[in-house]
Amino acid sequence: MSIGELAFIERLRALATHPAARGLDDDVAVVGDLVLTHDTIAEGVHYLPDDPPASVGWKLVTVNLSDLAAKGAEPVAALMSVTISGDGDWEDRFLSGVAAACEAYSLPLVGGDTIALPLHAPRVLGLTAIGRGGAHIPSRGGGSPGDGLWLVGTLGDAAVGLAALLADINAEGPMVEAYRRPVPQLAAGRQLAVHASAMMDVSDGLLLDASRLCAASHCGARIDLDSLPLSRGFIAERGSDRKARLSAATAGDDYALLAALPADFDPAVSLSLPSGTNLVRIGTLTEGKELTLLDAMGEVPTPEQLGYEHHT
Ligand SMILES: Nc1ncnc2c1ncn2[C@@H]1O[C@H](COP(=O)(O)OP(=O)(O)O)[C@@H](O)[C@H]1O
Ligand SMILES: Cc1ncc(C[n+]2csc(CCOP(=O)(O)OP(=O)(O)O)c2C)c(N)n1
Ligand SMILES: [Mg+2]
Repeated sequence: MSIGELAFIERLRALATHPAARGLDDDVAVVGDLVLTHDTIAEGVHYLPDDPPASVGWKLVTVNLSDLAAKGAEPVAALMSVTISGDGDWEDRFLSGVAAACEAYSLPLVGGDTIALPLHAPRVLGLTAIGRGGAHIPSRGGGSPGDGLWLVGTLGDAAVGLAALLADINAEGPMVEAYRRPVPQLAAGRQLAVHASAMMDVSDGLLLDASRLCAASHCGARIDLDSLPLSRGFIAERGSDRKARLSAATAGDDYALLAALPADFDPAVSLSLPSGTNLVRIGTLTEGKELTLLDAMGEVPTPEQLGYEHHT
């Protein structure tokens, strides 16, 4: 988030005083048992103009489903907002990606809005995802010192994929797929939400998002860099030394889940997550408000930039 965005959201807080808004401190709004979220993606900002249009449609749906996953909510319905700027073939292929993601995650598209922009204007695409929460819809703010910090997914893959595409527009492979086609962790989120004292998705970079969970929970955290889940593809590209781990921890576009769980609860033992789910403990919530990083060599200076920041 940029300074401008932060200042604007500060002003919005004066408007969004209804309890459903959760103080604008959460990933979602909660109206009764309905969980509501809206995220926008823009050409050149969240995806590349040359990305396959179907992958842009997939990304629009799944970045929003990732917010539902972080609250343990079941997808119920979606409303979509689309700008069209004179390329019907692009739009057809975009819609096929939207349809594929809606089908994959049982999210019926039930409405939205379309506006025409001048020819070739950069597209801005929005989606409201509505979900149904379970008995406990975790916020970012319920964590306490001693809770274990757990992560579902891997870190840094999408950033490696984006870097590959910026170097070579024809790059392909699993890292490029991670950038273009995020996978929302809905099944893991549903199971973790029952037990989580706090949960959120990691879209801006682990350290930045963890610092938000900590601030909302009035805690600090200790994170063990050596425990961070790195994929084989990430390690092949960047290695797994301290520098590589710090880059994975601050990259963004991961759409992983970050959960605070009671100290004595081990989800790897107590839950039956879908096979292939990558779940690891990465640290602990602490008293105070410091974010402390460690690895086998000792304490690691916290980087100045904790995650992805927009520049306006
Ligand atoms: N234009 C807006 N109108 C109302 N609420 C907004 C608007 N933009 C952002 N928010 C709210 O501000 C908070 C922070 O938004 P954002 O930075 O986009 O968070 P996230 O990373 O969860 O998408 C969220 O609660 C979001 O719902
Ligand atoms: C072309 C391109 N450049 C840079 C990025 C990296 N990036 C853009 S936005 C973002 C973070 C998430 O976006 P934001 O608008 O902050 O979403 P929100 O926090 O509202 O979910 C990241 C890592 C990207 N995905 N694509
Ligand atoms: Mg947002």
